[in-house]
Amino acid sequence: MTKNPSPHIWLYDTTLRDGTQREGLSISTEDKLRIAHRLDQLGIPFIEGGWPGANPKDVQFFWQLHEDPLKHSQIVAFCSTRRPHTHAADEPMLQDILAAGSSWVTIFGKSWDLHVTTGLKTTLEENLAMIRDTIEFFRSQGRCVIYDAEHWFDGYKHNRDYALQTLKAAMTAGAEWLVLCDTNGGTLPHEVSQIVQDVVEVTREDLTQLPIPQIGIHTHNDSDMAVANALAAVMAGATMVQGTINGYGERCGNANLCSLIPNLQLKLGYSCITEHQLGQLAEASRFVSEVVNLAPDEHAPFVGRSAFAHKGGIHVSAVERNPLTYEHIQPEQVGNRRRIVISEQAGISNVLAKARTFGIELDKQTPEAKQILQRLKELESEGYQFEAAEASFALLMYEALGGRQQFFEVKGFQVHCDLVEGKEMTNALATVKVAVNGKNILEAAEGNGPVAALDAALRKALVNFYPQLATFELTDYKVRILDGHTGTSAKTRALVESGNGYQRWTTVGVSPNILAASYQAVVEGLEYGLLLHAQAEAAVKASG
Ligand SMILES: CC(=O)SCCNC(=O)CCNC(=O)[C@H](O)C(C)(C)COP(=O)(O)OP(=O)(O)OC[C@H]1O[C@@H](n2cnc3c(N)ncnc32)[C@H](O)[C@@H]1OP(=O)(O)O
Ligand SMILES: CC(=O)C(=O)O
Repeated sequence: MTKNPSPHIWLYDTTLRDGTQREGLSISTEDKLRIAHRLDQLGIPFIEGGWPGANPKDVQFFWQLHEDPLKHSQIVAFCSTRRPHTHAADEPMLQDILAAGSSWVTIFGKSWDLHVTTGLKTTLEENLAMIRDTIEFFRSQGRCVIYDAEHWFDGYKHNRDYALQTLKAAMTAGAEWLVLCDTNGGTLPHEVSQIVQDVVEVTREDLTQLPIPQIGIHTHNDSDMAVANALAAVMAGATMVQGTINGYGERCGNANLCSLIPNLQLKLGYSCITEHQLGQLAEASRFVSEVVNLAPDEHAPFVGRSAFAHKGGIHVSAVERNPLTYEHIQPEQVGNRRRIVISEQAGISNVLAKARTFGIELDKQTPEAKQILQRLKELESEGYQFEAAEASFALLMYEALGGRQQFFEVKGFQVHCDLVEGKEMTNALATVKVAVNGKNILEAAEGNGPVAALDAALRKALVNFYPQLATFELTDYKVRILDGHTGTSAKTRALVESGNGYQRWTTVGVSPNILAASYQAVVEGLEYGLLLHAQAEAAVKASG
């Protein structure tokens, strides 16, 4: 027996238009092109590229896309209806859209009588004519039209009859899609369900219109309902969803496609993109956040780094037996991965699972495993945090197992800072004393701050013994004051990220003295880097 194909939902991405209406987000034409091509690979059928004519970048974007066209997606130009009491054919704004050369255009028009009389300052009749003329104009120029009914839900609630007349105007003028917009984001899912059902019925009743336009949904997140509202609309009969990658958009954002797509596909059984493309979703989300230069939301459902991170000991113990116990889908389905977090909330299962990621097979019953868990909890209660400092946790494990290699011994350090009046920079001079193979070394180095000077002095002292240190770098440094109410006697936690050009690792130090905390983290950072190098050399030797 053949299986019925899943009903299809058309995805429409507006990251490059509504997404760029987010405060703090601005991208170059080149970046818009990079995102468009990434969305094309992801299998999004409609990509709204911007409003050609509204700004030079959007004009350029459409032109450059002719040179480097998308492989599968339709690029869509966005624009409003003509202005009141003008002719569509004479409107320079609409000519700019034609000049952009896309086969598809999205026209937004007013559904809410309040906007017609207050925003446009025109009559209800003239607004209907604006919708009709604009769409007919684009249809006469051979373009396919998506009609975005702005403020649809508010308009419907205030004056259903007039709102339906605006849709009818778009429909008779030849729009292929009628997209119902919750522009102010204030509608709740039960209202969306009822209203979309009504629209679906009304549009199907009008049999003079062949083919009947399909219904789409465009939601904003002002009530934190954008995704739920889009799903409610689909379940009520909408067949297109508009949204943005990572939910970027005006005010609180748009429906987040990174949540919508997996919900539609994995939970509701609709087809949107291929399984392979769905498996690239997390990467696409990170790519877009990288390009728009906004930190990725680590806790974003489905695609965030923490979406499948397990911290509580009870959770990890169960997930290790069967991931279904604490995961709603398999992380790989959306290109994410499971992570086990190590902290004071851990149980022995977290320790065993984390040890395995470092290639260490621990037995739950051994005193060493219990000792590692106990030490972890003691140190976390003193202010250490190993969640983000897994290299320090690895060193703690090697120590408990008696296998922590001592590359060097720290004997002490001194730091001298000069604050030159009138100059912003502080010069720092650090002196360190270390011993390698029983030999004491005293070295000094300067830096533009005490931590940089300490790091430089340590490497200088050690590089003759370990030339690989020349490739190490300190890539990030963060300080947090713990129990701040105790003022200058508060404890400090320092996190240091180090790298060797192809790997990065993070270490932690805690002390009432900020320099001692930083020094501890820097020393462990160098030690862990040396350990990685030694392990890599041993692996090469072992492979012959
Ligand atoms: C719901 C949405 O997100 S719609 C998209 C919103 N996006 C943007 O606004 C970003 C791009 N916008 C722009 O670059 C500019 O606002 C432009 C180029 C479109 C217009 O700029 P200006 O001519 O300087 O006008 P301004 O921005 O002050 O006002 C908007 C005008 O559009 C009119 N307008 C608003 N909606 C519509 C519509 N659906 N149909 C026709 N005209 C409309 C307003 O009445 C107003 O005209 P008026 O000043 O003659 O009364
Ligand atoms: C068209 C659009 O972006 C809105 O109504 O929100």
